[in-house]
Amino acid sequence: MPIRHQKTDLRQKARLVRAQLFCAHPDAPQAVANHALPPLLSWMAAHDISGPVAGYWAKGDELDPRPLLDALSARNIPLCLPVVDAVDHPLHFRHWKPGDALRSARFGLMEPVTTAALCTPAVLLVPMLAFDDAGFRLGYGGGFYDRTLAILEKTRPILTVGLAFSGQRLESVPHEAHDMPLDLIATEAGLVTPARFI
Ligand SMILES: Nc1nc2c(c(=O)[nH]1)N(C=O)[C@@H](CNc1ccc(C(=O)N[C@@H](CCC(=O)O)C(=O)O)cc1)CN2
Ligand SMILES: Nc1ncnc2c1ncn2[C@@H]1O[C@H](COP(=O)(O)OP(=O)(O)OP(=O)(O)O)[C@@H](O)[C@H]1O
Repeated sequence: MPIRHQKTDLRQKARLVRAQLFCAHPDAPQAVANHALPPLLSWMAAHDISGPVAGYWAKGDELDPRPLLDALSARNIPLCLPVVDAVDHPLHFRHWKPGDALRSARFGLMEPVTTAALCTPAVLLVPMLAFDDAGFRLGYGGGFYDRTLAILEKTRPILTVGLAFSGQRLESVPHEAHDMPLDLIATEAGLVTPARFI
């Protein structure tokens, strides 16, 4: 079966699995924040980077990154959220911090208001349907994160941190040439560290 079709099949299954995990693990967002914060801060210190960190505004049963965003904001690390300009385009990012206004956008997403300044993130927190130990990830299929990373990586070091329930792990996620593996995945049960993360 072509990889594109394998992914479509897996997406349907992964949606059901994630919906169950969301109900079963109400404490996961805080646990994920606790696991993700130390390696994220060390990577930033090692690269002499002070931000910004791009979060996301969780939709439905995605792992809610707010406890992690709150912890980063409390350390004065600038934050931003993604903005979808158009299908088949890379994402843009606008500055945002906890408490700032959001606007409803396409796909049922919440985005920063259009007057918020554009920004270029150094760290990307990435939502997902599923992941594997090599860092490959299954998203909704828009290709937004891969397209965005391919551009951001050209000019500066960038850290990608996937946030997920541990039960979203698959033995192997089918991947294509454009799929960019995550550097690190934080789950409520601990970190998954693909071999290349130092
Ligand atoms: N919370 C969140 N924000 C995000 C993403 C994400 O996965 N989650 N993205 C990750 O790339 C980007 C936006 N891409 C997205 C693409 C599709 C859907 C989505 O829910 N699609 C629905 C159809 C919704 C509709 O048509 O109204 C679906 O596939 O069922 C969401 C985000 C940037 N922001
Ligand atoms: N770097 C890129 N440049 C151009 N097109 C790309 C790039 N990366 C992905 N795409 C396009 O996006 C499509 C969907 O990619 P994929 O199935 O990997 O999405 P996904 O990672 O699940 O989605 P998302 O990142 O939005 O959560 C691909 O078939 C491809 O056409």
